[in-house]
Amino acid sequence: MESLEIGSRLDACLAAAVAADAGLADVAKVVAACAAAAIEVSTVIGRGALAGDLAAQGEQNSDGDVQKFLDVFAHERFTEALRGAPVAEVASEEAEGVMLLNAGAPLSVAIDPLDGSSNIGVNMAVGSIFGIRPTASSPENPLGSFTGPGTLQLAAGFVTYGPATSLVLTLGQGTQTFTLDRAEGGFRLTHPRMEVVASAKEYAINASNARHWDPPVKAYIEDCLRGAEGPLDKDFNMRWLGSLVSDAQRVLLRGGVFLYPGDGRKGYAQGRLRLLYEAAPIAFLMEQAGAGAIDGERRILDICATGIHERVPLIFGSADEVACVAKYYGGRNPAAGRSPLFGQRGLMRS
Ligand SMILES: O=P(O)(O)OC[C@H]1O[C@](O)(COP(=O)(O)O)[C@@H](O)[C@@H]1O
Ligand SMILES: [Mg+2]
Ligand SMILES: [Mg+2]
Repeated sequence: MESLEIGSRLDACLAAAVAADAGLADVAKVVAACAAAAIEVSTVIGRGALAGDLAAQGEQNSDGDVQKFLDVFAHERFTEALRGAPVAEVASEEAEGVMLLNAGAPLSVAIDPLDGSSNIGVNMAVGSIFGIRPTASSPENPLGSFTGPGTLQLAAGFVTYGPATSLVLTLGQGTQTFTLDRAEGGFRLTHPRMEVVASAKEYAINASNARHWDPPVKAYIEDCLRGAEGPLDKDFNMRWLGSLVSDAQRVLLRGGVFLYPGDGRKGYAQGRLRLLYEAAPIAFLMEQAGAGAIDGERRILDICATGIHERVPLIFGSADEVACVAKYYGGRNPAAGRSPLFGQRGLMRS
């Protein structure tokens, strides 16, 4: 796909990928189904309040979050589109158990149909995330399609419904971005080869949880806040959009690091983000763009889920910045040897 011209239609790009590797034929159909569902969701989001109360509250989902109208609408559009593709099973944030679609189909999909739910109804960016895996369940192992490591993913993508609607995609050969041409109702290639800069000066974290963070995260953010006067030797900017896909989109385009660590709040020992349909697809896209994704100590793509809604601490972004955070987790941070500064009572230190 990297060799395709900017402006090429998504279907032409998928056809070219299949021509180069016939093994991608089913994957391409699933990506096309996700793209079709995303266009339907984008149309509704684009109408805003004219489409009704998109934030209207309904039932609780598997994670205890109250579902909003748009969460349910997106879940229905995506699962309906996937029913028409070679998909056997779907693990969705908005369904308690694995959904069985087409028995015997070769592929299975983990989806977060609507990411960034707190942004619904306030005209801010939200998204959808998907990871495509080979079907591997059996009567003895009913979750088998989803319990392998993220390295088994054949493709992954996320859609951002922002000022523009874009689809960031990997089929395992680099990361590309397509932008929705609203006039013709289809995606076109706009970024054939995403490359995340190795080093940057921007971090994203929900700082309202600072008092609950573990020592490595406290130490890292404290050193970011010290800026050029601290051990990291540079001034940082901070951004937090409340929507993983939007933060990921920014990191892909201009670098930086995103952190949703585990913390001391009840139920947050593994953070907030889900391994199968948030962390693993984002990690695949990041790695394919030269960036990194870890849980602090382990590469996200090596982690196996034991349940479909399992959470995982997630740190991703520019390779050097992720490596730097890993040093804090390993006790090898730049300040560790400089006890007078590191030992000071700091902004984040109690
Ligand atoms: O409200 P918090 O704790 O800052 O969490 C924000 C994070 O939660 C999420 O909204 C979780 O995703 P969902 O909206 O799909 O549940 C992420 O998009 C975002 O990064
Ligand atoms: Mg989400
Ligand atoms: Mg969601």
